[in-house]
Amino acid sequence: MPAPTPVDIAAFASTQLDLLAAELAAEVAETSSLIGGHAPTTLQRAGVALTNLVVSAQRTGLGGKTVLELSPDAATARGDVSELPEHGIRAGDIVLVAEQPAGSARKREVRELEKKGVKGVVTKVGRGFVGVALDDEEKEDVGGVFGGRVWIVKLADEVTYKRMNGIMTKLSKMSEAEMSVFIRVLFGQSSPSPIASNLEEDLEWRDIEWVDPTLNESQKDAIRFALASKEMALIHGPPGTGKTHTLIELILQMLKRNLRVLVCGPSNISVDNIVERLAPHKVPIVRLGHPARLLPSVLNHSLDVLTRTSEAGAIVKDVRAEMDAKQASIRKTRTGRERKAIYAELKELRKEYRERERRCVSNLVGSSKVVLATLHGSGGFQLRGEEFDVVIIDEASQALEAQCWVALLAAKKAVCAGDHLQLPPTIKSLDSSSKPSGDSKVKKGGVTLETTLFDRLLALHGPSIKRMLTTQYRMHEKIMRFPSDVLYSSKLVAADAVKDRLLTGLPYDVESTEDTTEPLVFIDTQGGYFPERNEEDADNDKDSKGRVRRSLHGESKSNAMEAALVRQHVRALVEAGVRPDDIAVVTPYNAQLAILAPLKDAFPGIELGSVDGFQGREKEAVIVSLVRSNADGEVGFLGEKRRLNGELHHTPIASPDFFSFSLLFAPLDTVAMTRPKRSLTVIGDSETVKRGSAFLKKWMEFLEKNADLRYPDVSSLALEG
Ligand SMILES: Nc1ncnc2c1ncn2[C@@H]1O[C@H](COP(=O)(O)OP(=O)(O)OP(=O)(O)O)[C@@H](O)[C@H]1O
Repeated sequence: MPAPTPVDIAAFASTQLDLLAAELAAEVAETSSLIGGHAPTTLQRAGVALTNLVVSAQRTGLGGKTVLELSPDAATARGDVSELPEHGIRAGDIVLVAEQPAGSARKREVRELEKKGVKGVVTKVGRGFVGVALDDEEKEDVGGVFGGRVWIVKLADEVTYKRMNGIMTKLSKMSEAEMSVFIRVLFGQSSPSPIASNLEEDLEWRDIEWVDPTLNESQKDAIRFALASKEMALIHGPPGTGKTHTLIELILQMLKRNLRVLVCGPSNISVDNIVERLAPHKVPIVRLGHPARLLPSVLNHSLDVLTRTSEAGAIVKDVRAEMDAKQASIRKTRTGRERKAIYAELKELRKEYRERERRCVSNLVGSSKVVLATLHGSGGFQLRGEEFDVVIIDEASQALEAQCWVALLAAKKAVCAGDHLQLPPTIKSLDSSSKPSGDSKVKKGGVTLETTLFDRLLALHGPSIKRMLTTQYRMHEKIMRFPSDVLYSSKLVAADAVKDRLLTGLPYDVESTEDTTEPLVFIDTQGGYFPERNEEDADNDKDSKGRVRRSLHGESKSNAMEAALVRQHVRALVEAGVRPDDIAVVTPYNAQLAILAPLKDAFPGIELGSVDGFQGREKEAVIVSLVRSNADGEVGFLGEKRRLNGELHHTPIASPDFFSFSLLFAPLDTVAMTRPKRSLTVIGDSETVKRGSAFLKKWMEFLEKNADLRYPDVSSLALEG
């Protein structure tokens, strides 16, 4: 392997700083234009706000924070008072809680709104309430917030950027002496230290005592490689190949070797997934992070909870009790003055609480061999000064590189696991220099924020720094074939246990029908009977003067006939006995999702989603509605990429070797294609979709040849309404 071309670290960091600034600006601008330009009710419909709420409870949350519980205001609620309307606010979102503006006050500056409200993190979302942990204690007693009607609206998350900026600045100023071999290797200034080429025959690595001896060869190989590598190792885990399974064994093996490990991922869910699977092994672990954002099953390992329940935590307890009593007494106050006095006392108590908590935290963290946190969280005060032998980054291909560095600087070696052919991180900043097409990402010296650490290291050092997991334990062989051939050089092998399992093999009664005994179905709607519809006309939001605003759905497309086909197919599956919660319907268009929404009432438990694959990773049966169909063969996929970038949760893959990926369907393909276990049904117009890209053409041709090909009976759809 030739020596890598060294990267100038200061230049790298400065490029990252520029790119991050552009990205933050784009995010703030997007949020501002959304909030400033639309009425609260429109924002609610778009899923980014909740209106007409009142504070139904207030208490001290973990970390000493004030948590408000917000519920629908009975005075204004239509229908069921106890339930919130459909919304897209999720635990972990940064929101503003503020007095609800009058209906007529439409044009608002976000900064102005922020002054009037309080920022917080959504802690919990129930059917009838949303919990928000307030960030800014100084402003707790904002006029109106506690008494009157409030609304919440999602904001840009600036905190994450600040931390990445801090780390990049630190990197840019690093002196030669401060740079470890590890850092040099990551920038190609040194080559990775050589290791034996045949580890399975090498004395040191041959006879590893596996905690799970059923690991397959590619998994064992990856673990040996990650253990033996001195500075870094990449583990490429395509969907369902047991990437997490492998990481768990790797962590346990590292513990056996007495190494101190920091385990990180870009999202809380990625980290919790590991905590949940590590916990049964009874190793002492600590999970950092806002308890509000952690899975309930993980809370026992959460630093905040340990701080309360461990012996060391006893010193924190009494202050907390006192704070709780004070919080409770706020509701009974009559005057603003009384309230103010209580807030002043609370502030003092909180200070005390934090101080004690800090002491306790450093004891707990300092004595832990395995610490888990999000990449962002690993930069928190709790880990200041802590050093680790290894940092393991899961889902590294979904993280911004700057974010990875938050964790990397705490370690001497890195193991990154991910799948660079899956969804890349979300990027919003567009390059203004490329206008009018304006659709390329902000780029500096050939780098965009989409270039992940995983990509960069592969390009820098070549495939010898990577091991790939090749046996997949999820998909029927027929469902796996296309993604394996086009994405993974045909290297995937379906495990015996899954390669021919069908819906009829589910652990409950499913009747044998043509739908339940066929893993891959393509319902081809070609012929022009199922035209798409442009939603812009249907979903315009008019301002007070009747001028048309930009629709929140953009120019989203829908296809009512296709939706009827989806319904028909779901019905057929459910009638055969498949449970709705084993079925997911996926489509790239929000407008199509809106049309499909009634399926939730008809088949409670069914999952409807855009291509954001995070709701649930795998499903027994997945139905994909491709929507696009027009008589004149107008495709416009490529022309739409900007709009779609806004509409989709994830931007397309830009990996250079990925020539054939359609910009529209990259996320849809990789997520939708690899989620189903026993049944994948694709519904679309092959004629139209084929014109989208070489990749889509290949996919359509594959389906025509290999799937159970069906042409819909138009007359039967009348019944579906
Ligand atoms: N060696 C193995 N033998 C049997 N089953 C395995 C093996 N490795 C993994 N599995 C199973 O495969 C499934 C997928 O594993 P895991 O969740 O670790 O995969 P993953 O690649 O992390 O998944 P994802 O695609 O969601 O990232 C699990 O049900 C796991 O139990």
